[in-house]
Amino acid sequence: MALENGMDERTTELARLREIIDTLDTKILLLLNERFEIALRIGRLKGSIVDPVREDEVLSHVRSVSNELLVGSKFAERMYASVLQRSRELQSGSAKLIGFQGEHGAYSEIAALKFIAEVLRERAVTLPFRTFEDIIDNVERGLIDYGILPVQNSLEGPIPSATYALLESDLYVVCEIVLPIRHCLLTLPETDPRNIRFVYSHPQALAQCRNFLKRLSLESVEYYDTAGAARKLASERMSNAAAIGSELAAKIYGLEVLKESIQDYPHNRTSFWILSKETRATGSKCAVTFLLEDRPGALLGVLEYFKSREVNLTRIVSLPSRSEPHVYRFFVDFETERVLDSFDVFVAGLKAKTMELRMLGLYDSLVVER
Ligand SMILES: O=C(O)C(=O)C[C@]1(C(=O)O)C=C[C@@H](O)C=C1
Repeated sequence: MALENGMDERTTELARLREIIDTLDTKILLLLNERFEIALRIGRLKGSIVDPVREDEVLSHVRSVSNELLVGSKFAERMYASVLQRSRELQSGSAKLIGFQGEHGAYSEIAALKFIAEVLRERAVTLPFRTFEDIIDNVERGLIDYGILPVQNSLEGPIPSATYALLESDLYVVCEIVLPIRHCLLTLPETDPRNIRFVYSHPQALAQCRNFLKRLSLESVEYYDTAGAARKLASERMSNAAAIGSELAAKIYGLEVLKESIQDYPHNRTSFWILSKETRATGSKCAVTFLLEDRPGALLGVLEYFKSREVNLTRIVSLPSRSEPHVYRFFVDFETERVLDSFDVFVAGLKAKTMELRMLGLYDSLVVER
């Protein structure tokens, strides 16, 4: 009996330690991934790829920080020789780089992956950035090829910070991705659902699942990012908590999807814009922005102009101009089908009815079903 108990204890301990190893391997690979992302960005900054002097520095650094008793300097050097080789391979490849805001597993990244698979159809890598402005700055400087920004959510409306960031840039909209937002309740694989008390996520995701959380008496904890909440849950092994995030975040951080599609409104969609330095010559939709004179009927005149040419508006949003008080800037998206043959004439006519008209871009829209 005592022997059997001893075996049980050993088996339990073995399983526990192996679980820790799995978690550590996930962390190591995520960190390696991050290192390769930085190497890709460095690749765009410098001319020739191989830098033997820097490689010597890297190798001597890893030798000096490796614990001689465990990792050992020889092992560290061998391992990093492979890492450097992979860095060089990636840098000399021709993959396009697409910046998104947030952490891996963010809905923006899912939209970017749809763009790659269904529109771009070539090798491309998604890179995380902290802010919309960082993305725009990197596209403008040619350090990445595209950026993706959320512009509108079907439940919450326009996302002004992204719109202003685009307005202050020299970039163009080249594609729209409309993505269904399916929030999932994510937990550690070992979590007993009965022990969950707290749910971490971005305030907007928590708000979109309010009724679900209330029904189960779960306490919301706000976090800056949905994917970041998933990563926190995984790295801190929080067994009394869950996160709201995407299925992709579950896959990346080794979490389990306890329940899918937990948002209160099933038709939650976000539209994302893909931005580029190059404008497209054609597209089924067009985005423009303009100011209007402060007089009665100014907006009506513009709407009548669209109506008279049977041009369908797909979005009209007004936001404070920011440069002057009480002045509003309009953001209008329209279908180009009716005016494609005389597009420049149509835009010139619109320009005459507005002030400071700016073309934000011609684009096609990809509506993702699942
Ligand atoms: O630091 C650089 O210049 C890089 O390109 C990065 C890196 C690396 O992965 O550390 C990759 C290839 C170079 O030969 C040297 C270093």
